[in-house]
Amino acid sequence: MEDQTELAPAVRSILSAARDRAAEGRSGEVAVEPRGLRAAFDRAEDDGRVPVIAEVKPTSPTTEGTREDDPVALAEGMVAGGAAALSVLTEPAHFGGSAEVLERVREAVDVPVLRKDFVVAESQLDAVESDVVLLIARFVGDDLPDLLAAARDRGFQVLVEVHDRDELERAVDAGATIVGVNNRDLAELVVDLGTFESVAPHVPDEVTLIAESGIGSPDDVRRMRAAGADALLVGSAIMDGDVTANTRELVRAERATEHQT
Ligand SMILES: O=C(O)c1ccccc1NCC(=O)[C@H](O)[C@H](O)COP(=O)(O)O
Repeated sequence: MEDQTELAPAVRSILSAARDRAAEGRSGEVAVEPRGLRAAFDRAEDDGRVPVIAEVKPTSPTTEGTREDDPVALAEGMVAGGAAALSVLTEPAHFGGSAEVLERVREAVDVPVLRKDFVVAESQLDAVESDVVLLIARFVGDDLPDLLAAARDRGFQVLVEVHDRDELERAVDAGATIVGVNNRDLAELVVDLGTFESVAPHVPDEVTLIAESGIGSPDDVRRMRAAGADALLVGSAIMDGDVTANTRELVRAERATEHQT
């Protein structure tokens, strides 16, 4: 793992909390029968929706306040708005998430659910079943191949998150087939959509490519799609207000008539 002093204080705190949770240990490995993420994206494309993973994100280090609504109702609203898949934060201390919430959301919807957390040790994989788990290349370092294998052994699909070309190379070398390029720099918590644009051309064609963070408008959606995104992961912009309307606006971004309004 990289030198922690390069990370924003909030991110250092997130990682320290993740290591504490990893040390708590779990009883028994989960065995997941996952809902296919690629198939969900294909279904969205087939009926003219931009594939969007809508994120249930009650709060975060870069958000003011906490959204207290029932996360299951929020998740159902996002699916009603056309989300191809959902992402649910399970990190409790900085994002207001929990494994229990993810379980309830996954029971309530029929789309794939990504578990959004900061996994740094194999034991964390057994906290809860989900269709997809996130591994952040920057945080897992040389453990990426082993964690990828451990997650797949349990049945998970794995989204490997990268922020630059070096991390992309490590992800591809480790055998990642779903890669997310995070526009949020976890050192300074600054968002720049140019990050995706600079990394995307180097992603092999066979990899499912997801643009993450900072996508706030239909223009942003079109920009990320033009740069090669198969799908988009959107949290804050959907959580801010009516989640169904917000999701709908983004998934319809490529419909000709929507451009004119
Ligand atoms: O969102 C944050 O404030 C944050 C801070 C520190 C580490 C990670 C953080 N976010 C994790 C994410 O990956 C985002 O929740 C996700 O990509 C959605 O981003 P956005 O649409 O910008 O809310």
